[in-house]
Amino acid sequence: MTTIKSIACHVRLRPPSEKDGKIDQEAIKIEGDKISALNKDGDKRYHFKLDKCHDTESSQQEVFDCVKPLVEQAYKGINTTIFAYGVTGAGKTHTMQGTKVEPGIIPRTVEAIFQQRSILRKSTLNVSFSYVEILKDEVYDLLGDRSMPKKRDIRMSGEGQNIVADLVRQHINSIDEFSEVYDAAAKTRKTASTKLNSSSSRSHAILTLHIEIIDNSDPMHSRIGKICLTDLAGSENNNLTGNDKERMRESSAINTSLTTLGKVVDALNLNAQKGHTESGGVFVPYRESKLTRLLQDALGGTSQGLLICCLAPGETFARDTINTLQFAKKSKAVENRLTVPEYSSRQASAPLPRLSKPINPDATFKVHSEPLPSGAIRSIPGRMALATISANARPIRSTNNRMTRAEGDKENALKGMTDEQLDQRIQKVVSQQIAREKELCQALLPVDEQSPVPFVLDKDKNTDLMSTEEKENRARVIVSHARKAHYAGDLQQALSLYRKALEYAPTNHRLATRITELELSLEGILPPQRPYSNPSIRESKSGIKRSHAHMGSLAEMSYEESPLKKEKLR
Ligand SMILES: Nc1ncnc2c1ncn2[C@@H]1O[C@H](COP(=O)(O)OP(=O)(O)OP(=O)(O)O)[C@@H](O)[C@H]1O
Repeated sequence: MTTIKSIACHVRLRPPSEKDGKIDQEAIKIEGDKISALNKDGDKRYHFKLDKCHDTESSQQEVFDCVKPLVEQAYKGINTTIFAYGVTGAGKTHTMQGTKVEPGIIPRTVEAIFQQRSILRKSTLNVSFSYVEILKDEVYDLLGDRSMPKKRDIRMSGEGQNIVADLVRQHINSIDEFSEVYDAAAKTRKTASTKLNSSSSRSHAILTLHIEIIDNSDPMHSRIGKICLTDLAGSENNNLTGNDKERMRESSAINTSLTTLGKVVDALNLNAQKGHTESGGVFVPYRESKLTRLLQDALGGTSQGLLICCLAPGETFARDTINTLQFAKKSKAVENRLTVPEYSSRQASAPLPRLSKPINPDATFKVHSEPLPSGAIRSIPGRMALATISANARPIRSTNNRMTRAEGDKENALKGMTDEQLDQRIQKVVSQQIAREKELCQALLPVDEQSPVPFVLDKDKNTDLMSTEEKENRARVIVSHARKAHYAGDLQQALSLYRKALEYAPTNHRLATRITELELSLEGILPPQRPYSNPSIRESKSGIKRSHAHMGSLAEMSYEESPLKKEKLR
């Protein structure tokens, strides 16, 4: 079942502090779910209506009470993403993480899950979590090595979700177990002092709670609910913070990712206004930053989203307050398609690792990197047992993303191949797919091979109903037409076809780069881009000529450096 639901937007105004500049008690007014703010000059008032407005008196418990109903959707298998947004020092970390005395949304959510677990009769909850930070557009695993967090890649899962690869996931059995791991991991978040905030967190932090809900009447069936709790880094003005070069580099990365977040919300808004679905409307630039890739499900995806906008009072932040509220207003119009998954069969798998002994807070985290025998969970004496989803370790897969025995055999067979054998194998598979797609195409699309741009976009095609293979084939066909248009000099047509192809192959980095290059060409920023070579003849890495390019090759997008990259390397 699918329900359309807008992102919920809450706002929280923190109490004044001495860094806030002149305080005008009338500058920000809250009445019920309405909030208004005066501009810096005090001559214009902006009005907003949101889902919930918390004033300076609001307690952590009151804020959580408004969040709790959304969190509870996870027990039904509905994914929830809560993200705190606002200028640096506005109270995001206080709201999400809080302190020991005043715990925030994260510890309260975990506590609520364990309370719920203790009263459940019809189902059983297994709880685990992962924790990452995005620093200068790189993703780091906060549950990995504490002194040197591991950089991780983002990949597309079998269900078309952006996921962080090889991520450590920790099983927890109580709020105390959670606190031990979380407190230590939170310390690894890179923090730096600025004039504005002496403990300013300079990275986005995303904590994901995974809840497996097992039906007690049928323990072989379960569903997975995810709660993604995000503490965004604050945007900041370098004139105010007096940053050094490194700080400015961090600020620039933070501001860029937040700008992309704004662009994504703008594009989704535009599509919603025009009644377009994502595939038929304007291009949504999720891929421009790691942050928006990881938040994609909450922004126009299948997760329910809650944005908590944090505001700081005082003249210093007057402009930021209005900008933050504008962001809340436009985010509120973004619609997500929530899906309630069915119970699906559970894999009889080994349990996720548990904490073996109380953690020594000064000890560094250790991650299993050696191969683990199937089902074995090792613990390191005096430390925690952790698991990684890596090529070596036993993979932890969701019930919907399990590796079958046949897939496992296939993966093992591929591991033993040389590069040349792999290349031949890929060619064979690609040729087979192309042949199948060609047949499909001839049946569905009357393609005139002589015409440079004969392709007609089939707007009604629902990608949700297509298999990964079908999507790849479809993307390949569209790329072939895009290349023809490109070669013929019709950049606008080529761009729209490349964009169309990207909808079917959203992880193809080269394709995304090509789109950006073409966009920049059309804006006159880059010189006109040519396709990499004549689309009728392609040469592989191993020197084998391929003549299938008339059908387009997605693989080609990863074989050659783009002109933009070559330009940069020069
Ligand atoms: N609602 C609140 N009540 C009391 N104190 C608060 C509140 N919100 C924030 N503070 C205090 O304000 C200061 C800044 O808050 P916090 O660190 O949460 O800001 P932030 O938005 O996370 O900043 P950054 O983007 O730099 O991480 C902290 O000292 C925090 O304890």
